[in-house]
Amino acid sequence: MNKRKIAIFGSTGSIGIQALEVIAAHPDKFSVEVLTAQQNADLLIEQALKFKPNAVVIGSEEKYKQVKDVLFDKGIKVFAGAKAMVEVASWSSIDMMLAAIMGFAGLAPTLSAIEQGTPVALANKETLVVAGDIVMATARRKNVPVIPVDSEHSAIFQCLVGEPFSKVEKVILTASGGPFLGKKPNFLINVKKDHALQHPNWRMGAKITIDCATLMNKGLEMIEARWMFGLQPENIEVVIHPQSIIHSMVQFVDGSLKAQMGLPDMKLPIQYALGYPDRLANDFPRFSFRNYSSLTFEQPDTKTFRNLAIAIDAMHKGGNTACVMNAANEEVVHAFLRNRIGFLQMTEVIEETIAKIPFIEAPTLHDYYECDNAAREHAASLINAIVI
Ligand SMILES: NC(=O)C1=CN([C@@H]2O[C@H](COP(=O)(O)OP(=O)(O)OC[C@H]3O[C@@H](n4cnc5c(N)ncnc54)[C@H](OP(=O)(O)O)[C@@H]3O)[C@@H](O)[C@H]2O)C=CC1
Ligand SMILES: CC(=O)[C@@H](O)[C@H](O)COP(=O)(O)O
Ligand SMILES: [Mn+2]
Repeated sequence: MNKRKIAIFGSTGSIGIQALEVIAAHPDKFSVEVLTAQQNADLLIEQALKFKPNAVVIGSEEKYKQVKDVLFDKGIKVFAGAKAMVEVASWSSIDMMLAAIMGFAGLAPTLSAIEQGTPVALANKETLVVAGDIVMATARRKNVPVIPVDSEHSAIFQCLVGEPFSKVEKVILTASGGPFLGKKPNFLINVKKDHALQHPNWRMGAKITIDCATLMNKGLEMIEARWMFGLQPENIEVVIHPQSIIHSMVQFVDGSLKAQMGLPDMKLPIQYALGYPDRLANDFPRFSFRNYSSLTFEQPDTKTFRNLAIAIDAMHKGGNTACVMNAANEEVVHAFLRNRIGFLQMTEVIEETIAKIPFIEAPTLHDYYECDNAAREHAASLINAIVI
Protein backbone atom coordinates (compact mmCIF):
# COMPACT_ATOMS: atom_id res chain seq x y z
CA MET A 1 0.00 0.00 0.00
CA ASN A 2 1.31 3.49 -0.91
CA LYS A 3 1.70 5.88 2.02
CA ARG A 4 -1.62 7.73 2.47
CA LYS A 5 -2.12 11.39 3.36
CA ILE A 6 -5.02 11.43 5.80
CA ALA A 7 -7.27 14.38 6.65
CA ILE A 8 -8.97 13.96 10.01
CA PHE A 9 -12.09 16.08 10.30
CA GLY A 10 -12.82 16.10 14.03
CA SER A 11 -9.30 15.20 15.19
CA THR A 12 -9.88 16.36 18.78
CA GLY A 13 -12.78 13.96 19.39
CA SER A 14 -12.85 10.37 20.57
CA ILE A 15 -12.52 8.94 17.02
CA GLY A 16 -10.01 11.58 15.93
CA ILE A 17 -7.70 10.97 18.89
CA GLN A 18 -7.78 7.20 18.36
CA ALA A 19 -7.14 7.67 14.63
CA LEU A 20 -3.99 9.63 15.45
CA GLU A 21 -2.85 6.72 17.67
CA VAL A 22 -3.35 4.38 14.70
CA ILE A 23 -1.42 6.74 12.42
CA ALA A 24 1.41 7.12 14.96
CA ALA A 25 1.75 3.33 15.08
CA HIS A 26 2.10 3.15 11.25
CA PRO A 27 4.35 6.03 10.18
CA ASP A 28 5.33 4.10 7.04
CA LYS A 29 1.67 3.80 5.94
CA PHE A 30 0.11 7.14 6.89
CA SER A 31 0.90 10.83 7.22
CA VAL A 32 -1.41 13.64 8.31
CA GLU A 33 -2.45 16.20 5.71
CA VAL A 34 -5.22 18.07 7.57
CA LEU A 35 -6.56 18.25 11.12
CA THR A 36 -9.75 20.03 12.20
CA ALA A 37 -11.47 20.90 15.47
CA GLN A 38 -14.37 23.09 16.48
CA GLN A 39 -13.43 24.63 19.86
CA ASN A 40 -10.51 22.70 21.30
CA ALA A 41 -7.67 24.91 20.07
CA ASP A 42 -5.19 23.65 22.69
CA LEU A 43 -5.48 20.02 21.61
CA LEU A 44 -5.53 20.92 17.91
CA ILE A 45 -2.24 22.83 18.36
CA GLU A 46 -0.68 19.94 20.31
CA GLN A 47 -1.73 17.45 17.61
CA ALA A 48 -0.44 19.71 14.82
CA LEU A 49 2.94 20.18 16.50
CA LYS A 50 3.28 16.40 16.79
CA PHE A 51 1.92 15.29 13.38
CA LYS A 52 2.96 18.31 11.27
CA PRO A 53 -0.03 18.49 8.89
CA ASN A 54 -0.07 20.72 5.84
CA ALA A 55 -3.07 22.60 7.31
CA VAL A 56 -5.44 22.82 10.26
CA VAL A 57 -8.94 24.27 10.43
CA ILE A 58 -10.50 25.54 13.64
CA GLY A 59 -14.28 25.87 13.36
CA SER A 60 -14.58 28.63 15.93
CA GLU A 61 -13.35 31.87 14.33
CA GLU A 62 -12.64 33.31 17.79
CA LYS A 63 -9.88 30.72 18.22
CA TYR A 64 -8.17 31.51 14.90
CA LYS A 65 -5.54 33.89 16.32
CA GLN A 66 -4.57 31.51 19.12
CA VAL A 67 -3.98 28.68 16.63
CA LYS A 68 -2.31 30.82 13.98
CA ASP A 69 0.09 32.44 16.47
CA VAL A 70 1.61 29.05 17.28
CA LEU A 71 1.40 27.14 13.98
CA PHE A 72 2.04 29.75 11.28
CA ASP A 73 5.77 29.98 12.13
CA LYS A 74 6.02 26.20 11.87
CA GLY A 75 4.88 26.33 8.23
CA ILE A 76 1.40 24.93 8.97
CA LYS A 77 -1.48 26.66 7.19
CA VAL A 78 -4.28 27.76 9.51
CA PHE A 79 -7.90 28.40 8.53
CA ALA A 80 -11.06 29.09 10.51
CA GLY A 81 -14.80 28.68 10.13
CA ALA A 82 -17.29 26.20 8.70
CA LYS A 83 -16.76 27.44 5.12
CA ALA A 84 -13.01 26.84 5.32
CA MET A 85 -13.69 23.30 6.52
CA VAL A 86 -15.72 22.59 3.38
CA GLU A 87 -13.07 24.18 1.14
CA VAL A 88 -10.14 22.32 2.70
CA ALA A 89 -12.11 19.04 2.45
CA SER A 90 -11.98 19.43 -1.33
CA TRP A 91 -8.16 19.59 -1.54
CA SER A 92 -6.78 17.12 -4.04
CA SER A 93 -3.70 16.57 -1.84
CA ILE A 94 -5.82 14.45 0.54
CA ASP A 95 -5.70 10.69 -0.15
CA MET A 96 -8.40 9.84 2.39
CA MET A 97 -10.73 11.81 4.65
CA LEU A 98 -11.64 10.44 8.05
CA ALA A 99 -15.08 11.97 8.67
CA ALA A 100 -15.12 12.14 12.49
CA ILE A 101 -17.01 15.36 13.14
CA MET A 102 -19.99 14.89 15.45
CA GLY A 103 -23.51 15.45 14.07
CA PHE A 104 -25.08 17.22 11.09
CA ALA A 105 -22.03 19.54 10.90
CA GLY A 106 -20.11 16.64 9.33
CA LEU A 107 -22.34 16.49 6.25
CA ALA A 108 -20.98 19.45 4.24
CA PRO A 109 -17.23 18.66 4.53
CA THR A 110 -17.87 14.98 3.82
CA LEU A 111 -19.89 15.75 0.69
CA SER A 112 -17.19 18.19 -0.37
CA ALA A 113 -14.54 15.43 -0.19
CA ILE A 114 -16.75 12.99 -2.10
CA GLU A 115 -17.49 15.60 -4.81
CA GLN A 116 -13.72 16.05 -5.20
CA GLY A 117 -13.30 12.27 -5.62
CA THR A 118 -11.56 11.65 -2.28
CA PRO A 119 -12.18 8.30 -0.52
CA VAL A 120 -13.91 8.69 2.83
CA ALA A 121 -13.57 6.64 6.02
CA LEU A 122 -16.95 7.44 7.54
CA ALA A 123 -17.45 7.61 11.31
CA ASN A 124 -20.00 10.44 11.15
CA LYS A 125 -23.21 8.38 10.90
CA GLU A 126 -25.42 11.48 10.91
CA THR A 127 -24.22 12.25 7.36
CA LEU A 128 -26.03 9.14 6.08
CA VAL A 129 -28.98 9.47 8.47
CA VAL A 130 -29.72 12.97 7.15
CA ALA A 131 -28.92 12.65 3.45
CA GLY A 132 -27.82 9.07 2.79
CA ASP A 133 -29.62 8.92 -0.55
CA ILE A 134 -27.78 11.98 -1.91
CA VAL A 135 -24.41 11.19 -0.29
CA MET A 136 -24.26 7.62 -1.59
CA ALA A 137 -25.59 8.60 -5.04
CA THR A 138 -22.80 11.20 -5.21
CA ALA A 139 -20.22 8.59 -4.15
CA ARG A 140 -21.47 6.21 -6.86
CA ARG A 141 -21.45 8.96 -9.50
CA LYS A 142 -17.89 9.93 -8.56
CA ASN A 143 -16.82 6.30 -8.06
CA VAL A 144 -15.60 7.19 -4.56
CA PRO A 145 -15.26 4.51 -1.86
CA VAL A 146 -17.06 5.22 1.41
CA ILE A 147 -15.54 2.85 3.99
CA PRO A 148 -17.41 2.46 7.28
CA VAL A 149 -15.74 3.21 10.60
CA ASP A 150 -18.78 2.70 12.85
CA SER A 151 -18.06 -0.68 14.48
CA GLU A 152 -21.27 -2.41 13.31
CA HIS A 153 -20.90 -1.22 9.73
CA SER A 154 -17.24 -2.14 9.68
CA ALA A 155 -18.29 -5.61 10.85
CA ILE A 156 -20.90 -5.90 8.08
CA PHE A 157 -18.42 -4.56 5.51
CA GLN A 158 -15.84 -7.16 6.60
CA CYS A 159 -18.46 -9.96 6.45
CA LEU A 160 -19.38 -8.88 2.91
CA VAL A 161 -15.86 -9.10 1.49
CA GLY A 162 -15.91 -11.66 -1.33
CA GLU A 163 -19.71 -12.10 -1.19
CA PRO A 164 -22.04 -10.96 -4.02
CA PHE A 165 -24.59 -8.49 -2.66
CA SER A 166 -27.41 -10.47 -4.32
CA LYS A 167 -26.74 -13.31 -1.85
CA VAL A 168 -27.40 -11.17 1.26
CA GLU A 169 -30.69 -11.97 3.02
CA LYS A 170 -30.39 -9.56 5.95
CA VAL A 171 -27.97 -7.80 8.27
CA ILE A 172 -28.22 -7.98 12.07
CA LEU A 173 -26.81 -5.05 14.01
CA THR A 174 -25.78 -5.80 17.57
CA ALA A 175 -26.55 -3.31 20.36
CA SER A 176 -25.09 -3.33 23.85
CA GLY A 177 -28.38 -2.05 25.28
CA GLY A 178 -26.52 0.78 26.99
CA PRO A 179 -26.34 1.50 30.72
CA PHE A 180 -30.11 1.14 31.21
CA LEU A 181 -30.63 -2.31 29.69
CA GLY A 182 -33.60 -3.97 31.41
CA LYS A 183 -34.81 -0.75 33.04
CA LYS A 184 -38.39 0.50 32.75
CA PRO A 185 -39.90 4.02 32.41
CA ASN A 186 -40.41 4.39 36.17
CA PHE A 187 -36.61 4.19 36.52
CA LEU A 188 -35.71 6.14 33.37
CA ILE A 189 -37.82 9.12 34.34
CA ASN A 190 -35.26 10.05 37.02
CA VAL A 191 -31.95 9.26 35.32
CA LYS A 192 -29.39 12.04 34.99
CA LYS A 193 -26.56 12.60 32.54
CA ASP A 194 -23.79 11.27 34.80
CA HIS A 195 -25.42 7.84 34.83
CA ALA A 196 -26.39 7.97 31.15
CA LEU A 197 -22.78 8.75 30.22
CA GLN A 198 -21.57 5.44 31.75
CA HIS A 199 -21.54 3.20 28.67
CA PRO A 200 -20.89 -0.42 29.69
CA ASN A 201 -18.34 -1.22 26.93
CA TRP A 202 -17.18 1.80 24.93
CA ARG A 203 -15.58 5.18 25.79
CA MET A 204 -16.92 7.70 23.27
CA GLY A 205 -17.96 11.33 22.85
CA ALA A 206 -20.88 12.55 24.98
CA LYS A 207 -23.48 12.80 22.21
CA ILE A 208 -23.13 9.24 20.91
CA THR A 209 -22.96 7.92 24.49
CA ILE A 210 -26.36 9.44 25.30
CA ASP A 211 -27.68 8.04 21.99
CA CYS A 212 -26.59 4.58 23.17
CA ALA A 213 -28.45 5.04 26.46
CA THR A 214 -31.70 5.90 24.62
CA LEU A 215 -31.09 3.32 21.84
CA MET A 216 -31.32 6.15 19.31
CA ASN A 217 -27.76 5.18 18.32
CA LYS A 218 -29.01 1.83 17.04
CA GLY A 219 -31.82 3.52 15.16
CA LEU A 220 -29.33 5.90 13.53
CA GLU A 221 -27.18 2.89 12.67
CA MET A 222 -30.07 1.05 10.99
CA ILE A 223 -30.58 4.07 8.72
CA GLU A 224 -26.80 4.35 8.21
CA ALA A 225 -26.73 0.67 7.15
CA ARG A 226 -29.70 1.17 4.81
CA TRP A 227 -27.78 3.77 2.78
CA MET A 228 -24.22 2.51 3.23
CA PHE A 229 -25.08 -0.97 1.91
CA GLY A 230 -28.15 -0.19 -0.22
CA LEU A 231 -30.44 -2.40 1.93
CA GLN A 232 -34.22 -2.42 2.19
CA PRO A 233 -35.49 -1.48 5.69
CA GLU A 234 -37.09 -4.92 6.18
CA ASN A 235 -33.68 -6.56 5.76
CA ILE A 236 -32.10 -4.76 8.73
CA GLU A 237 -32.55 -6.12 12.26
CA VAL A 238 -31.22 -5.32 15.73
CA VAL A 239 -30.36 -7.74 18.50
CA ILE A 240 -29.20 -6.81 21.98
CA HIS A 241 -25.80 -8.32 22.77
CA PRO A 242 -24.62 -6.81 26.07
CA GLN A 243 -20.96 -7.91 25.78
CA SER A 244 -20.29 -6.02 22.47
CA ILE A 245 -17.99 -8.79 21.21
CA ILE A 246 -19.94 -9.65 18.06
CA HIS A 247 -19.98 -6.31 16.27
CA SER A 248 -22.67 -7.31 13.74
CA MET A 249 -23.68 -10.13 11.42
CA VAL A 250 -24.75 -10.83 7.85
CA GLN A 251 -27.15 -13.64 6.95
CA PHE A 252 -26.97 -15.01 3.41
CA VAL A 253 -29.64 -16.62 1.21
CA ASP A 254 -28.54 -20.14 2.25
CA GLY A 255 -29.10 -19.28 5.94
CA SER A 256 -25.39 -19.04 6.70
CA LEU A 257 -24.53 -16.30 9.22
CA LYS A 258 -21.19 -14.51 9.25
CA ALA A 259 -20.20 -12.47 12.30
CA GLN A 260 -17.23 -10.20 12.94
CA MET A 261 -15.90 -10.34 16.50
CA GLY A 262 -13.30 -8.64 18.64
CA LEU A 263 -12.85 -6.66 21.83
CA PRO A 264 -14.73 -3.35 21.87
CA ASP A 265 -11.95 -1.06 20.65
CA MET A 266 -12.58 1.53 17.91
CA LYS A 267 -8.93 1.53 16.88
CA LEU A 268 -9.59 -1.70 14.97
CA PRO A 269 -12.37 -0.40 12.65
CA ILE A 270 -10.51 2.91 12.31
CA GLN A 271 -7.33 1.12 11.22
CA TYR A 272 -9.28 -1.21 8.90
CA ALA A 273 -10.89 1.76 7.13
CA LEU A 274 -7.68 3.81 6.85
CA GLY A 275 -5.72 0.84 5.52
CA TYR A 276 -8.43 -0.79 3.38
CA PRO A 277 -8.08 -3.12 1.52
CA ASP A 278 -4.91 -4.01 3.47
CA ARG A 279 -5.21 -5.61 6.91
CA LEU A 280 -2.39 -4.09 8.94
CA ALA A 281 -0.77 -6.00 11.80
CA ASN A 282 -1.04 -4.42 15.24
CA ASP A 283 -0.54 -5.22 18.92
CA PHE A 284 -4.06 -4.32 20.15
CA PRO A 285 -5.27 -6.60 22.99
CA ARG A 286 -6.88 -9.79 21.62
CA PHE A 287 -10.26 -11.29 22.50
CA SER A 288 -9.97 -14.58 24.38
CA PHE A 289 -12.79 -17.08 24.94
CA ARG A 290 -11.17 -17.81 28.31
CA ASN A 291 -12.38 -14.41 29.57
CA TYR A 292 -15.99 -14.80 28.37
CA SER A 293 -18.00 -17.76 29.58
CA SER A 294 -21.07 -16.65 27.60
CA LEU A 295 -22.14 -14.32 24.84
CA THR A 296 -25.82 -13.49 25.21
CA PHE A 297 -28.59 -12.11 23.01
CA GLU A 298 -32.07 -10.71 23.58
CA GLN A 299 -34.70 -8.66 21.77
CA PRO A 300 -34.70 -4.83 22.16
CA ASP A 301 -37.46 -3.37 24.36
CA THR A 302 -38.80 -0.77 21.93
CA LYS A 303 -41.82 -0.06 24.17
CA THR A 304 -39.50 1.34 26.83
CA PHE A 305 -36.74 2.66 24.54
CA ARG A 306 -39.09 4.37 22.10
CA ASN A 307 -36.33 6.22 20.25
CA LEU A 308 -35.47 2.99 18.48
CA ALA A 309 -39.10 2.55 17.37
CA ILE A 310 -39.18 6.18 16.16
CA ALA A 311 -36.01 5.64 14.11
CA ILE A 312 -37.35 2.41 12.59
CA ASP A 313 -40.53 4.27 11.58
CA ALA A 314 -38.43 7.08 10.12
CA MET A 315 -36.40 4.58 8.10
CA HIS A 316 -39.58 3.04 6.65
CA LYS A 317 -41.23 6.40 6.01
CA GLY A 318 -38.16 7.83 4.20
CA GLY A 319 -38.13 11.34 2.70
CA ASN A 320 -37.05 14.02 5.17
CA THR A 321 -38.21 12.14 8.30
CA ALA A 322 -34.79 10.88 9.41
CA CYS A 323 -33.30 14.34 8.83
CA VAL A 324 -35.95 15.92 11.07
CA MET A 325 -35.53 13.20 13.68
CA ASN A 326 -31.76 13.65 13.69
CA ALA A 327 -32.00 17.42 14.15
CA ALA A 328 -34.47 17.07 17.03
CA ASN A 329 -32.29 14.37 18.56
CA GLU A 330 -29.17 16.57 18.43
CA GLU A 331 -31.12 19.35 20.17
CA VAL A 332 -32.54 17.13 22.92
CA VAL A 333 -29.24 15.41 23.65
CA HIS A 334 -27.57 18.83 23.93
CA ALA A 335 -30.33 19.92 26.33
CA PHE A 336 -30.17 16.69 28.38
CA LEU A 337 -26.39 17.09 28.74
CA ARG A 338 -27.08 20.54 30.22
CA ASN A 339 -29.75 19.18 32.61
CA ARG A 340 -32.41 21.17 30.73
CA ILE A 341 -34.74 18.22 30.09
CA GLY A 342 -35.30 14.74 31.48
CA PHE A 343 -34.34 11.43 29.87
CA LEU A 344 -37.85 10.48 28.71
CA GLN A 345 -38.66 14.01 27.60
CA MET A 346 -36.04 13.62 24.87
CA THR A 347 -38.34 11.12 23.12
CA GLU A 348 -41.41 13.35 23.49
CA VAL A 349 -39.67 16.32 21.85
CA ILE A 350 -38.42 14.19 18.95
CA GLU A 351 -41.91 12.77 18.34
CA GLU A 352 -43.58 16.18 18.48
CA THR A 353 -40.99 17.65 16.11
CA ILE A 354 -41.47 14.90 13.54
CA ALA A 355 -45.24 15.45 13.74
CA LYS A 356 -44.82 19.21 13.20
CA ILE A 357 -42.38 19.47 10.27
CA PRO A 358 -44.08 18.89 6.87
CA PHE A 359 -43.15 15.64 5.12
CA ILE A 360 -41.14 15.87 1.90
CA GLU A 361 -41.04 12.70 -0.16
CA ALA A 362 -37.91 13.35 -2.25
CA PRO A 363 -35.90 16.14 -0.60
CA THR A 364 -33.06 18.00 -2.31
CA LEU A 365 -29.89 18.81 -0.39
CA HIS A 366 -31.28 22.30 0.09
CA ASP A 367 -34.47 20.77 1.56
CA TYR A 368 -32.37 18.76 4.02
CA TYR A 369 -30.65 21.95 5.24
CA GLU A 370 -34.00 23.74 5.58
CA CYS A 371 -35.59 20.81 7.41
CA ASP A 372 -32.64 20.50 9.76
CA ASN A 373 -32.99 24.18 10.61
CA ALA A 374 -36.76 24.10 11.03
CA ALA A 375 -36.65 20.96 13.17
CA ARG A 376 -33.98 22.45 15.44
CA GLU A 377 -36.03 25.62 15.91
CA HIS A 378 -39.17 23.66 16.72
CA ALA A 379 -37.38 21.26 19.09
CA ALA A 380 -35.69 24.22 20.82
CA SER A 381 -39.05 25.91 21.37
CA LEU A 382 -40.42 22.71 22.93
CA ILE A 383 -37.33 22.36 25.13
CA ASN A 384 -37.63 25.98 26.27
CA ALA A 385 -41.20 25.32 27.39
CA ILE A 386 -40.10 22.42 29.63
CA VAL A 387 -39.54 23.13 33.31
CA ILE A 388 -37.81 20.39 35.33
N1 LIG B 1 -16.61 7.70 19.55
C1 LIG B 1 -16.84 6.53 19.00
O1 LIG B 1 -16.31 5.50 19.45
C2 LIG B 1 -17.73 6.41 17.80
C3 LIG B 1 -18.19 7.53 17.14
N2 LIG B 1 -18.94 7.42 16.01
C4 LIG B 1 -19.39 8.62 15.32
O2 LIG B 1 -18.26 9.42 15.01
C5 LIG B 1 -18.58 10.81 15.10
C6 LIG B 1 -17.63 11.46 16.12
O3 LIG B 1 -17.89 10.89 17.37
P1 LIG B 1 -16.95 11.20 18.64
O4 LIG B 1 -15.53 11.16 18.22
O5 LIG B 1 -17.43 10.31 19.71
O6 LIG B 1 -17.38 12.69 18.97
P2 LIG B 1 -16.64 13.75 19.89
O7 LIG B 1 -17.69 14.63 20.46
O8 LIG B 1 -15.69 13.08 20.81
O9 LIG B 1 -15.76 14.59 18.84
C7 LIG B 1 -16.38 15.36 17.87
C8 LIG B 1 -15.35 16.05 17.00
O10 LIG B 1 -16.06 16.90 16.09
C9 LIG B 1 -15.69 18.28 16.31
N3 LIG B 1 -16.89 19.07 16.17
C10 LIG B 1 -17.94 19.15 17.03
N4 LIG B 1 -18.87 19.98 16.55
C11 LIG B 1 -18.41 20.45 15.37
C12 LIG B 1 -18.91 21.37 14.40
N5 LIG B 1 -20.10 21.99 14.55
N6 LIG B 1 -18.17 21.62 13.31
C13 LIG B 1 -16.97 21.01 13.14
N7 LIG B 1 -16.43 20.14 14.02
C14 LIG B 1 -17.16 19.86 15.12
C15 LIG B 1 -15.12 18.31 17.72
O11 LIG B 1 -14.25 19.42 17.89
P3 LIG B 1 -13.95 20.02 19.40
O12 LIG B 1 -13.23 18.91 20.12
O13 LIG B 1 -13.12 21.20 19.15
O14 LIG B 1 -15.28 20.32 19.98
C16 LIG B 1 -14.40 16.97 17.75
O15 LIG B 1 -13.18 17.06 17.08
C17 LIG B 1 -20.06 10.87 15.52
O16 LIG B 1 -20.84 11.02 14.37
C18 LIG B 1 -20.30 9.51 16.15
O17 LIG B 1 -21.65 9.09 16.05
C19 LIG B 1 -19.28 6.20 15.49
C20 LIG B 1 -18.88 5.07 16.13
C21 LIG B 1 -18.09 5.07 17.33
C1 LIG C 1 -18.44 1.85 19.02
C2 LIG C 1 -19.63 2.05 18.21
O1 LIG C 1 -19.69 1.71 17.06
C3 LIG C 1 -20.80 2.65 18.83
O2 LIG C 1 -21.69 3.20 17.88
C4 LIG C 1 -21.42 1.51 19.53
O3 LIG C 1 -22.22 0.86 18.62
C5 LIG C 1 -22.14 1.91 20.73
O4 LIG C 1 -22.69 0.82 21.35
P1 LIG C 1 -24.22 0.46 21.42
O5 LIG C 1 -24.99 1.35 20.50
O6 LIG C 1 -24.25 -0.95 20.99
O7 LIG C 1 -24.51 0.68 22.87
MN1 LIG D 1 -21.73 1.82 16.33
